[in-house]
Amino acid sequence: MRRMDPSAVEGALPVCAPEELPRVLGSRIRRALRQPTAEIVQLRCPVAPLDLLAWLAAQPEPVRFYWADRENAEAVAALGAVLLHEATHPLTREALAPVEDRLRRADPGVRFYGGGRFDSRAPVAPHWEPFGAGRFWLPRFELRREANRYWLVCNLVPELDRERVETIVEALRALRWPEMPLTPELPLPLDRRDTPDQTGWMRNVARALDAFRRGQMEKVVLARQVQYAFGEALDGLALLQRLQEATPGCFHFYYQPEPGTAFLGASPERLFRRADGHVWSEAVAGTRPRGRTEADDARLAAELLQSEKDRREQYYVQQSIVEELRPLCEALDADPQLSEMTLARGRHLYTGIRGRLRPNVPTGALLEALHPTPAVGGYPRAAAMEAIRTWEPFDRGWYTGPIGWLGADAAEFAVAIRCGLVAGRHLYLYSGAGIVEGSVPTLEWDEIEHKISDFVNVLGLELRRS
Ligand SMILES: C=C(O[C@@H]1C=C(C(=O)O)C=C[C@H]1O)C(=O)O
Ligand SMILES: [Mg+2]
Repeated sequence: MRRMDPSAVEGALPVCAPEELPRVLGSRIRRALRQPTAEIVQLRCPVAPLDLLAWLAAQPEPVRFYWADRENAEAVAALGAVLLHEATHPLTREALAPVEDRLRRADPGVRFYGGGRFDSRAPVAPHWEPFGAGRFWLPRFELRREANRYWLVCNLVPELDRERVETIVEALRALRWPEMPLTPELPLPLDRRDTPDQTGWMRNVARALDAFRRGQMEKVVLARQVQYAFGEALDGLALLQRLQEATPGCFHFYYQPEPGTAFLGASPERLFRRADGHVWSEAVAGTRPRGRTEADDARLAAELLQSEKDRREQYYVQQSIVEELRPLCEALDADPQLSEMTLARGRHLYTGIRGRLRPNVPTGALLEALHPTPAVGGYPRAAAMEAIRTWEPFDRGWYTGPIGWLGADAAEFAVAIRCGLVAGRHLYLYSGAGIVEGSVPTLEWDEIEHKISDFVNVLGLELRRS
């Protein structure tokens, strides 16, 4: 049993035991729906600490979402979708306006979770169909960890839920409260397929270098898909659990729109966070591995910080974020010095950017301005998008899209990189590399190989590679 002692939690709240929840929360649900006070009502009940992923895995509900922020200060496991907002061009101010209108009239603390495709104009591969172009939804139940406190959250939409009170209480009764964390066993893959293969990759990088010479573009992020086939269905939550243990300091996310299909990842990169009238973003680009020894690690850090080619990759990102945010901010500044972001197995160049937002800037406007940054698209944006659409021989789906949540006056989105799509017996891994003048095709191939290596390691895949 790995339940923590609730009394160890600072300022311990009286928690509600699982068997008490249907009665305690059930009567609050009935009362709230008799006299709705907001367009979306949120009820919360403190519960004893437990493992969020194990909780999510134990539920009968097939629509599942998980999010843990980079500091691991808060995490949420969410079930179902009471409201679902789907958009064909999901990442604009207009597309998100209906969601933001509802949030303004909702109880404080209400969040919509969601994300979208990298490119809503690109053709959709069958394995990405269950995800849609972009969607934001209000879950029925959420298990939230905030600091060291755990809450069961129930969201109600009185206009819809008044007619189905007993169904909601029944769903509450059906929640399971596992006492053990997950102990994942992952199968080994039988087969690996690369799209593009090495020849196709060399051709794409050569095309990019040629476009730079012709002055059509300055940076493009080209990606690859690595598809693994297994002898049995892969358990996405088990995979995420292992990945999360191996990748501290990352955003962890999981979205399962239907049984057997899940998009998950461990991204180091924040698209933006907003809170208290401010916005925080960052330029992350340029890559080296961590060293095996301290001296080796210091050498790689210095090499990255001094690399003109990697600095160029990163500079486009920084410039473009500053340019895009400026009209939305009263004050804006970027770190004066380039620094590095160190991860368990890799490192990137990093510049923090923060601004004080003008009044009434909606979160949709921030998404529209920032996505896609040249960390995943390129510079100039339109030319890079066109190149990616034409040259990449696979569908990126939600890879390199934004993923996260928004509330009435706060939001956080990660850039969905270092991620994979589980579809039955298949796992599709995605990763890309910023191509600029000076890029060497084989080194960029290797850089992507390194970026997928967290997945490769947790799956023990390298044992089977031919
Ligand atoms: C595009 C990805 O990562 C981006 C590309 C990087 C690079 O080329 O050096 C580094 C970090 C990210 O900005 C990815 O991981 O798929
Ligand atoms: Mg790079």
